[in-house]
Formats: sequence, structure tokens, C-alpha cells
Amino acid sequence: MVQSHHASPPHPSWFSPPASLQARFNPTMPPATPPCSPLPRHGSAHVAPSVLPQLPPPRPATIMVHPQAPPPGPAVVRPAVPHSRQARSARPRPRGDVRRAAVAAGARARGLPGPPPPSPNPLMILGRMRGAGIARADTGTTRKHIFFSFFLDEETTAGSSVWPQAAFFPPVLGTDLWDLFPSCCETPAVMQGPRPVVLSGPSGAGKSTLLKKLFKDYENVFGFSVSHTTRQPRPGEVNGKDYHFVTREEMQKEIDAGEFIEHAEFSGNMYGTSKGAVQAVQAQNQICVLDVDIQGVKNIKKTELRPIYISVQPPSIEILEKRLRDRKTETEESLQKRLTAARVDLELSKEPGLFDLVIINDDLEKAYSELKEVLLEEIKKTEESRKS
Ligand SMILES: Nc1ncnc2c1ncn2[C@@H]1O[C@H](COP(=O)(O)OP(=O)(O)OP(=O)(O)O)[C@@H](O)[C@H]1O
Ligand SMILES: Nc1nc2c(ncn2[C@@H]2O[C@H](COP(=O)(O)O)[C@@H](O)[C@H]2O)c(=O)[nH]1
Repeated sequence: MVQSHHASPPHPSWFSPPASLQARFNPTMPPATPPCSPLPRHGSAHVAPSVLPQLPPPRPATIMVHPQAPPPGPAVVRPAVPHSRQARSARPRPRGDVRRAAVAAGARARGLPGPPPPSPNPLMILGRMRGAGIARADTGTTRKHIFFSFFLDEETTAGSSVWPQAAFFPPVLGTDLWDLFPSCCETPAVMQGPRPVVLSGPSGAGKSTLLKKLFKDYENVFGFSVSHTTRQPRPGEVNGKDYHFVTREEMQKEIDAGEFIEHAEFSGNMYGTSKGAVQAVQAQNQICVLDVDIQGVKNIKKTELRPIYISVQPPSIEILEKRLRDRKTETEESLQKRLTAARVDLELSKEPGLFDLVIINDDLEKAYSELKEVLLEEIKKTEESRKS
């Protein structure tokens, strides 16, 4: 249930806007063009105070576009609801309990502090054009006056002031309302469900080998976050399962579109974790496992993912080299690059607190039980939640 934090008056059409609006605001059918010409995204300097209307007391207004309340539950992914052609390609949009994903991905990513404070401030409708409104919002946060456009019910006129009762807004002017206006959304936990797991460590240390065992023993409990990479597939690797194999151009485009949680250059190739890859696993209520290099670890630390960080390390560089050679996946050149990266990795991994656990993968069975032990609690929780 979406509840604004302030005491906004109830509104009968909260979850059931008029049919005309429902048709117009069908989230699968966004308008072909943005509803308004570009507006400043924020900054009160763009509107002189004199043009702000004298406001009558606020009233509740339906400015939502989602025809019904999003059901509670973990965020799931559905295809993009783009408002621009560029965004149309692959931008995953959160659905389900959109606020959870939205505030996590939006407000927090933008540096807004923890739970948004209740906002006693109504939206001030500066203008409207057909179904779209342009409002000035006081977010109740440090980001004071924010200007944005949105879809508006028919009764709300320019010059009025309304309580925001927004549940789900389409991206307008390249941004989403929940990014800007968290105060009208429920304060979510970042991402509900089991804690993700980041497995890192030098190439050849045995991450995939350990993961294979884990996925076999706990089928359905774990889900692999399928990364993107620009490297060539190895024999037996399946596109979409082991990696999304893409070109540099494709990957860069998606990075520029903000689709990635993290990305890095490793041994001459690009690697990255897309938001969609993690959301797809979390939507299944599985423990999301990410296999990333040390740069990925550092970048994920800056996000709200809060995984368990595990480093898998070889007993020595010599043994690592032997394992990589025996694996027969590398040319001499790429092998040398990986060994160089491994030395850096092992050095950086010494940073106190960077990993929750370091596993020295000498004996595979021993390494595997250490891995299982640290994950036991999450495994149990996930299995329990399956039963209930
Ligand atoms: N404990 C072990 N003892 C001996 N060989 C091992 C051990 N663990 C893994 N190996 C072997 O080492 C090689 C590298 O392992 P693996 O491919 O799992 O490494 P990785 O960390 O996933 O590498 P990358 O990051 O390049 O994907 C494989 O051929 C694997 O069979
Ligand atoms: N930062 C990221 N690193 C990743 C990702 N996916 C894999 N990796 C790391 O790359 C190297 C090489 O992998 P390989 O499959 O070519 O042997 C290895 O250390 C992986 O952990 C990612 O999405 N982001």
C-alpha cells in the first residue's frame, strides 16, 4: 500500500483513476512524445518567485499513472516504458513494489539521506498541458525545489496545489519522479529478500568451480547474476547463461544509459553487472550471486546492494598459473595479463574489511565447506521463506 508520510486526505480515486485516465496512463502505452518541452530538472533559479501562484489549500490529486496499486513483493523487472527512443532498447523498469526499487535505485543513488523525512508540502502545479502537469515540489529533503512534469488528473488546474499521492510515475524529462520525490513514497528497505553474495578473487582461483557445486547442491536457492562482457565466448559457454556476450559499442551504450550497477575493464575486455541481471534474480527471491573482479567489489561497495563479500584466492601465484594453463582458455598474452591482475588483486584484497571472508582454495572440498558455512544463514532463510 502506498502511503504518503504526511497526513494527506484520503482520495477515493487513489487506486482507481477514471477510465479515461486509465486508458491514457496505461503504463505499457506511454505517450509517443514527452508531454512537455524540456524543463529544468531542478533548481528554483529557473522560475522567478513572482510567477508562482498564490495557492489555495491543497487537495488530494491523482497524479499517478499506474492504473492500480503495485502489489507488495520483491521488485521484478519488466520491459522498458521508455519516453525516448534511446531508452527504448533495454532499460529495465522496476515493477511489483516499485517504491522499493525506485527509492533504492533513485533517491539513494542520488545521495539523498537514508529514510526520506515526511514531507508536509504539497506540490504546486505551475502549469498543465493536456494530461501533463508541471509542478514545483518541495521534497522535504535537501533537494529543495524540484521541477518536473507528470501526468495529471483532469480536475487539477494550474495554480492549484495538491498533495502528492503518486505511486508510480513514468519517466518524464529523462527522470523519474520517485528519484526526485521520495517523501511521497513508502520508505523501503533497499531490496527485500535474501542478501546477495559477491564472489571475487583472481581469475583461475576457482570461483566458478565453487559456484558450480553450490548451484548444484542448492538448486533454486541461488541465482547467478549474468554479467555482460566483450570477451569472446569460450567453448561451451552459453550466451545469456554464462555471460551476455556483447560488443564494446553495445555495452558502452547501455552503460551510458545507466543500466549498469558496476563495470570494469579486465584483461583487455569490458565486464559489468547490469541492474537487470541482479533484479532478475531477486525477483525470483533467490540469493543473487555476483562473480566480479576486485574493481567490481570496490564499485559495488558504493551501491546499496549490501552483499556478503567473499574473496576466493589461490594458495600461491605459481599454483594459480598452473591452474590457468591447465584450463586451456587463455593465450599466452591473456594469461600474462591475468597473472598481473592477480597480483594486484591479491595485494588489494588485503585491505581490512574489504571482504567478509577470504577462502584459500587449496583443497576444493575444504574451500567449499567454508563457502557453505558463511552462506548457511542466508540459505536457511531463503529455504524457510520458500516453505511459507
Ligand atoms: N582446489 C582446486 N584444486 C585444483 N584445481 C582447481 C581447484 N579449484 C579450481 N581448480 C581448477 O582451476 C581452474 C580455474 O578454476 P575456475 O575456472 O573455477 O576459476 P575462476 O576463479 O572462476 O576463474 P575466472 O575468474 O577466470 O572465471 C579450473 O580448471 C578448475 O578446475
Ligand atoms: N567487475 C566485474 N568483473 C567481472 C564481471 N564478470 C566477471 N568478472 C570478472 O572478470 C574476470 C575474468 O572473467 P572470465 O570469465 O573472463 O575468466 C574474473 O575475475 C571475473 O570475476 C562483472 O560483471 N564485473
